[in-house]
Amino acid sequence: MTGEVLQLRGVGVRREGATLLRDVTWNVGEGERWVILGPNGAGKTTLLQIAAALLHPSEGTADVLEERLGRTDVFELRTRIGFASTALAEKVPSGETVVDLVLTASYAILGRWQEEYDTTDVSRAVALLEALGCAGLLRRRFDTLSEGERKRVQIARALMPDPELLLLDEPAAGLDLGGREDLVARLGGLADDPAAPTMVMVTHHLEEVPDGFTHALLLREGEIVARGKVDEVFTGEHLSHCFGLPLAVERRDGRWYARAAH
Ligand SMILES: Nc1ncnc2c1ncn2[C@@H]1O[C@H](COP(=O)(O)OP(=O)(O)OP(=O)(O)O)[C@@H](O)[C@H]1O
Repeated sequence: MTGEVLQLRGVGVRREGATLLRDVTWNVGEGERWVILGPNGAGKTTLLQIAAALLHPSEGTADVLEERLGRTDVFELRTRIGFASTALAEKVPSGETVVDLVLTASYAILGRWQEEYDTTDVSRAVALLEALGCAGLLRRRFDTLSEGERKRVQIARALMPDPELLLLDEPAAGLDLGGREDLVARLGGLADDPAAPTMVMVTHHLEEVPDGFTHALLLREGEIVARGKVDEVFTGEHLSHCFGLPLAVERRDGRWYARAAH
């Protein structure tokens, strides 16, 4: 690879007369850890769907893992991408166990049927679940887990096929404070691991950005407000523009905080 995991040029997305994204030009290099931040309806999930090869741009070009969307077999491409999102979690068949949910990711399917898994796959699934603090949940049914447990299992599933790109759509949404802090710390650990894939995470909250994330892209009404290294992007000026209110921004012990400025 040339080092570009994502290369978007003038990307626009239109749906039923509405402009969801406009003129998005964005590069993600190998090993970078990006956060996409913006208010409700800014286009964050739409942008992540392009990165996941689930959506084609209406305008411009998008190269994902050096494959041009529209000219490549997206089914093949998707096997190289790990994607954790609530939308996917809602499709898990009832009764599916945690370990099966992670194992089936090797085949990019949901719901165990008659696949034969070798012991290497089983060991990998167990190791990923252990690394995410889910060792005690292997035999539990996914639909009986708490929201925090579900989020961690989804990340283990997304990592199972050893993806080159890991996409996380609002991984901390719906978690209580303890659950959020636990997840943010684990994502920080993943960000620090040189063997971990290139990562892109979507969030509304600056407080959810783990230490170790290197780059950020701010979206507002489908357009980029700022993009680049976190220190340059997470300023009061950029975030105030992005969220449409005066904000003061602070960094403490590697974490970021925003509050209304008076
Ligand atoms: N099929 C569609 N037709 C028209 N508008 C759409 C369609 N799908 C999404 N939108 C609109 O596009 C905008 C961007 O949606 P998107 O889900 O990407 O935003 P988001 O930043 O992820 O929002 P949130 O933070 O609320 O999840 C929203 O205003 C949404 O209502």
